[in-house]
Amino acid sequence: MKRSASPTAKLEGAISPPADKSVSHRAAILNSLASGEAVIDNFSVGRTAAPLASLRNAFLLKTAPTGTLQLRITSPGLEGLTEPGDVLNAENSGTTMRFIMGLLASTPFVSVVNGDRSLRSRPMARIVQPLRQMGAEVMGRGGGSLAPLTIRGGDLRGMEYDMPVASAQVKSSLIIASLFAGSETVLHQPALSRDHTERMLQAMGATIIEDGLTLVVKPGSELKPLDVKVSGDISSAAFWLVAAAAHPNARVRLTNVGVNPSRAEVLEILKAMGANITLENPRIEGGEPVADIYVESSELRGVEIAGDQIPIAQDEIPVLALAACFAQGTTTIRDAQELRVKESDRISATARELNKLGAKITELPDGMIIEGRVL
Ligand SMILES: O=C(O)C1=C[C@@H](OP(=O)(O)O)[C@@H](O)[C@H](O)C1
Ligand SMILES: C=C(OP(=O)(O)O)C(=O)O
Repeated sequence: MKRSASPTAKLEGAISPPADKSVSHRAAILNSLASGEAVIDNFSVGRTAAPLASLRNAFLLKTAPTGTLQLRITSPGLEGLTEPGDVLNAENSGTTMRFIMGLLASTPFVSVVNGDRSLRSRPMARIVQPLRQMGAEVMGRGGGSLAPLTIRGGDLRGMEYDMPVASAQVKSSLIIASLFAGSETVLHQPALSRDHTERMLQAMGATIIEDGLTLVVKPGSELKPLDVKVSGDISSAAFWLVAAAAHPNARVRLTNVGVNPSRAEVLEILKAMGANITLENPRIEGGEPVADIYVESSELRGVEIAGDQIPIAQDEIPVLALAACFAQGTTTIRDAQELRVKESDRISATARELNKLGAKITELPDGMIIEGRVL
């Protein structure tokens, strides 16, 4: 049956978006590297953060949900982890698989990491090749480029490495491995990607020196468990930002949202599109910038989104494409080919599904051209 939706006359209120998935991943995995106990408040219950909890049985981690969204994590530290008795299942989560591989690269035992059909088709050479260069033994389908992956870690050596892709998952995997290597590692990033890992590890006592796009990881510092209060997810907030900006009669406040600039480029892009967005009550919580975001009805115009903006806005590109449908003029998105190797091909899925609703989006190999004011 065909149904039509009619727009609400007014969009008004305050919303606290769900917990940040990226920060939740880091809070669980990075705390498993340190010996002791940490409490994570407002842990993400989203599908891609879920495998972290199921991985606990594989190691000696004890994770106890002490409240609906609170997790107490007790770890023996990296040295205390033992060989898993079964295949580790990262399910649908690229972040889990890539982070866990970085961790396992320093363990002396054999582990097998698998995932669902989507994850088994995603590129893993980007972590396998540099982890091998550091001394880990890794095998997988397609010459080690596809999961399931088998890894025997060991005595890693530091390296100097030019990252071919600006990926926070790859960067984090290599940083984790570098913490336990015999010498320092220098990572050159092609562009900035989200830096939650660097911030959290520094707060735990790790030595990571940032010089522009170069990161120097010095192994040997003692890591201390860190209690983390996870802020709201800017990726979830983005849907309300776009809804309010595109609505003719809207006033919405999003409370307690992570606005780390290496993650929140969506705010800058929406502002450049003409969105009336104000950051209120900016603060730093656990090393991460957090704010309330006020947004109201706006006259949106088309923009060009490309280059260094993409890695720091890539999870929000689909909803930015929707915003562009309500904007005056054309929006062009380029340099976004990485979106095709996410949990889904986000370029074709966005163009296909929005076009079904009447949008005019032309797919490009690395982006989209979106005609405004057609919906
Ligand atoms: O590190 C992370 O938590 C993530 C990094 C991003 O991927 P990249 O590795 O391509 O930066 C992002 O798309 C993903 O949803 C989560
Ligand atoms: C969305 C992603 O992260 P994850 O698979 O961990 O959810 C991604 O890697 O595209």
